[in-house]
Amino acid sequence: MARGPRIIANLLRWGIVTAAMALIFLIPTVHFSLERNFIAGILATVSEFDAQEIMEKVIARNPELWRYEEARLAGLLRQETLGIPVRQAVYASDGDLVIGIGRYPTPPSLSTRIPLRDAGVVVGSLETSASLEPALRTSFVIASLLAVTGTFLIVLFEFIPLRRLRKAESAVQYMAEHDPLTGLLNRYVAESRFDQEMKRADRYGFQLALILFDIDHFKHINDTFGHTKGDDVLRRLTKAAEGHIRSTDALVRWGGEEFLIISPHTDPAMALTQAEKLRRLIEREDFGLGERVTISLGVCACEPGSSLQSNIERVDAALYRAKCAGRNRSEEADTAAERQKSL
Ligand SMILES: Nc1nc2c(ncn2[C@@H]2O[C@H](COP(=O)(O)OP(=O)(O)OP(=O)(O)O)[C@@H](O)[C@H]2O)c(=O)[nH]1
Repeated sequence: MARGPRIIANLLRWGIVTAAMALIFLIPTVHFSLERNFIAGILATVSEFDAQEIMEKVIARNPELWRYEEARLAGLLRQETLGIPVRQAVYASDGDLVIGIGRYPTPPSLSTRIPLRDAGVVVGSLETSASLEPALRTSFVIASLLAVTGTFLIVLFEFIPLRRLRKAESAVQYMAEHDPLTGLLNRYVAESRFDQEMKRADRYGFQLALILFDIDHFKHINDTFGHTKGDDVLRRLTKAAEGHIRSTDALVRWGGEEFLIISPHTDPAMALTQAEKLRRLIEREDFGLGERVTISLGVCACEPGSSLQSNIERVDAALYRAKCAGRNRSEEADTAAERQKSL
């Protein structure tokens, strides 16, 4: 993802996380302070202190919260309420008047004491406590929603680009290892593939062979039918060769119209047979040109511990001989002994 949108996404995400945290602490506080202000507001409208009048106003506004009526109807005296947890109460200065009782809200709770004044003189106090539970529940619901939104954003801005990056990485790796026209392995991968097969062949004592083949007069095909048709020939030839090789063989586009087969468990006689079969197959294949397409091939058995480079030189020399001998044929590379003799 580009730098700009990533910064915006990060700011957004952290903003949401911070808001969620802040709400957990803020909502209960705001909730309590609203309730306190509501009570204080009612008291401020009373010119002369009258506990009953005040509480009736309070009850009218908030019957759920205030239980004064219950206490009054029950005719409870202060002494009788002493053992009962007091939720809110207004005491006259003589301390005799109980005007409200109720169950204390289950903790955690916040409480406050508001002084009651008569002509500026404090004559009693109103004590109120607010349960944090509803406020906490609200803040947890909001915080959870924000957390879910934050997680969604993380998935959106982090996970999806990461997946795209992985896809892009594997696409780049594929491009680095394959030829774009035919989809075959390219010559850079051939080196490591050859080394692996050579090590295996040395360790388990089997033979490894190379077959290098090249389309005959391919320039003529391009010149006569056009480059696009030439590309089509390369693709069709690839398909035919892929159907011919064994699953353990590796088919590589070695150069323009040159292909290499790395063939494990193959001795020189088998390699020559394999090459001849492929040659005949291509010779019979219809490439839609109205004329035959043929290939020339060189084969070689790789000597133990030898490098790809040295074997390519040998098999290339064999292919060159096949071309010189008239094309559409297979030639075997010289063995080390034969090369020694010719020197
Ligand atoms: N269409 C097409 N042509 C390519 C590609 N790569 C190489 N060539 C062509 O392959 C031709 C190879 O020509 P030469 O090296 O003269 O070989 P040739 O004509 O096949 O002759 P011999 O190999 O001697 O039989 C050239 O014309 C290249 O332009 C490709 O990817 N697509």
